[in-house]
Amino acid sequence: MIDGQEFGAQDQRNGSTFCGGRTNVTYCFNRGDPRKNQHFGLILYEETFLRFHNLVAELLLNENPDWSDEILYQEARRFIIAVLQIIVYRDYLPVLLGSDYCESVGLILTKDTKTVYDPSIMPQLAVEFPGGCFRVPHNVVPSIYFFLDENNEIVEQFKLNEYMAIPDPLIGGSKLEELLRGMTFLPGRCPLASYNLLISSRMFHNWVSTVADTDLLSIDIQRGRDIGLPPYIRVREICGFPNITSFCDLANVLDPTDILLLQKLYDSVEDIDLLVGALLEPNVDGGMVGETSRCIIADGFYRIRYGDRFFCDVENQPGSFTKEQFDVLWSLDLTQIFCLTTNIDKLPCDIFTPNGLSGTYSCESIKLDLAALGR
Ligand code: HEM
Repeated sequence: MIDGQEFGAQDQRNGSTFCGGRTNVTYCFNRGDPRKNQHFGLILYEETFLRFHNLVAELLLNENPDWSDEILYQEARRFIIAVLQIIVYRDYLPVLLGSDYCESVGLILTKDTKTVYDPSIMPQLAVEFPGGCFRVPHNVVPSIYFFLDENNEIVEQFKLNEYMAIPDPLIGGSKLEELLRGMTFLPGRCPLASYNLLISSRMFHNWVSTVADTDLLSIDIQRGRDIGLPPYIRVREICGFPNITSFCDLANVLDPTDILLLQKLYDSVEDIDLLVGALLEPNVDGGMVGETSRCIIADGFYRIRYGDRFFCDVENQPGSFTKEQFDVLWSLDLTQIFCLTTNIDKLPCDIFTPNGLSGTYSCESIKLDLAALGR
């Protein structure tokens, strides 16, 4: 607890990977992932889901007083994973990839059509997913975090790059709630071919005195080379798009000005980095990425759904949820989870269209009932 509010475990100041190099930081969280303190958005999610886990564990214990700590932990974990899967497949992927497309490739998650486990599918990601195409959403990361009060007036703002690995401004008072309002009521950055200037040229500003500011776009392009990703035109081919053998062939795919620029920068069309080509593609209808990214991202999410016999709505497997239990999972969304874990009073109904157009959800009446999860 910090200031009467629930936060996760903190790290030893001098032993942590991410805040340890700083001298001007009071708080530094300890999590299972080294990126734990990287930026405000990540910390908000970590704290929210940590609180949600504890809330679910407490409610499950009420329903199942005989459960051991181990069972309680595993059951709460299973519940949280299932809710996360529902949020990602039902609410996020249609916004990222386009609803119609998700439907056409079997990615849409509906309550009544159950996922059928296919043991022949490897639940693994192609390297083009983390090493290339799922980095494309770095282009929607905004440069400023706005903090809003109850009237949605801006009370503070922080440049993302100056507060990387500095959780301090999120601790105490209603800071988490203020950040949450800023991240949900204000529009995000439009998906463009570029990243915002602060992470593409001054990331981790003043982090460690011996390290200069870094450039996420260059790192992402270089990472693709480090791990030997196939070039952009080869990945398009793998996705089933027509072969490209010259810069002229790109005319049906990219903007002519960009093709000219690519021609100046790359000796051969075969050299174009996956991320560069993927970022330059126009966004697909109803989605936020181009067609090559959509193909690779869909492949990854398809595999980890249909190749997983424990996916949230798969039936007739050990541990499958009953209909009543699944109804509880389905009734939850990210808005409600934020309501349950913070002191926020209202949020956009659809948190993945962060522009207030989806209407406002009042957190007042929200209550989590896990009676169906009793044994
Ligand atoms: C403030 C927001 C964000 C910041 C500052 C950020 C920063 C970073 C950094 C520094 C890396 C490591 C790069 C490397 O060394 O290779 C990374 C990796 C990555 N990021 Fe982000 N990121 C943000 C948001 C996002 C979002 C919204 C997505 C996708 C929806 C995303 C997807 C990825 C992926 C897929 C990787 C590679 C992970 C891996 O290979 O293990 N990031 N990000």
